[in-house]
Amino acid sequence: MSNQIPYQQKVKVPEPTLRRLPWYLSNVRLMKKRGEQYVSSTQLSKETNIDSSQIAKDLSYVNISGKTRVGYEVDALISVLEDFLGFTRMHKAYLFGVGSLGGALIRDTGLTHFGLEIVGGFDVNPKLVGKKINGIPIYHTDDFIEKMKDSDVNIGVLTVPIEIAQDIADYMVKGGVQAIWNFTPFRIRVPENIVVQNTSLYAHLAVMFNRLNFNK
Ligand SMILES: NC(=O)c1ccc[n+]([C@@H]2O[C@H](COP(=O)([O-])OP(=O)(O)OC[C@H]3O[C@@H](n4cnc5c(N)ncnc54)[C@H](O)[C@@H]3O)[C@@H](O)[C@H]2O)c1
Repeated sequence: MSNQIPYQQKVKVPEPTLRRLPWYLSNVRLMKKRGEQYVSSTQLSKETNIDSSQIAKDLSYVNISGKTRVGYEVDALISVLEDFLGFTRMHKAYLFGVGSLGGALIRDTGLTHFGLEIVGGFDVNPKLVGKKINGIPIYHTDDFIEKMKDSDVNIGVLTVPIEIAQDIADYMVKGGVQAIWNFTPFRIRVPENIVVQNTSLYAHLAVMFNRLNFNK
């Protein structure tokens, strides 16, 4: 039933729930590895340290029902979560800025387990252009618009120096990307219909340092 509207598009799921669901998925996958067949929200609560009523509420957005006492069937929960989160459909992306961070993201095979496949990188460094990293080709930035014409890529990953973040974001949009995963600290401005996800490892680091000092 390929023309059916995915469940997640019918209900606007709160962002915190969307951030917790992949976490549940990783833990349920771990339980499967341990050979468990059923998982309850109480068990998941122990693994994730999230309140079991919160877990039950989060899972109520997902089209699955648990059995009294035993909980959710592990295999079913994994496949429903993967499907709901869009991890079963591979989303293709181009990455701009194959430097220290961009290169690491291109090398990260784990992204495909979460539905993201980086199919090409763009850079201006002659030492990189024309090379491949883990089989993924690196093109010159100037070739992007042409490459977009015969591709099914709709996501751009932004790992360029902060000074050119906005220019490259504009360029990605011009080429036709519909979503930008922005790792630069620059708050890029895009047209309303473009999805932007800002991600910073350092923001989490600041929280850790602050809590560390607090515990002293
Ligand atoms: N969100 C995070 O947690 C996080 C972590 C590390 C870095 N960053 C950010 O990511 C960005 C990259 O950081 P880095 O340490 O990898 O820097 P880097 O200097 O190692 O890499 C930047 C790359 O961009 C390339 N580049 C320059 N102009 C370009 C263009 N016009 N088109 C395409 N590529 C171009 C460079 O050649 C280089 O390969 C910075 O904005 C940095 O602040 C964010």
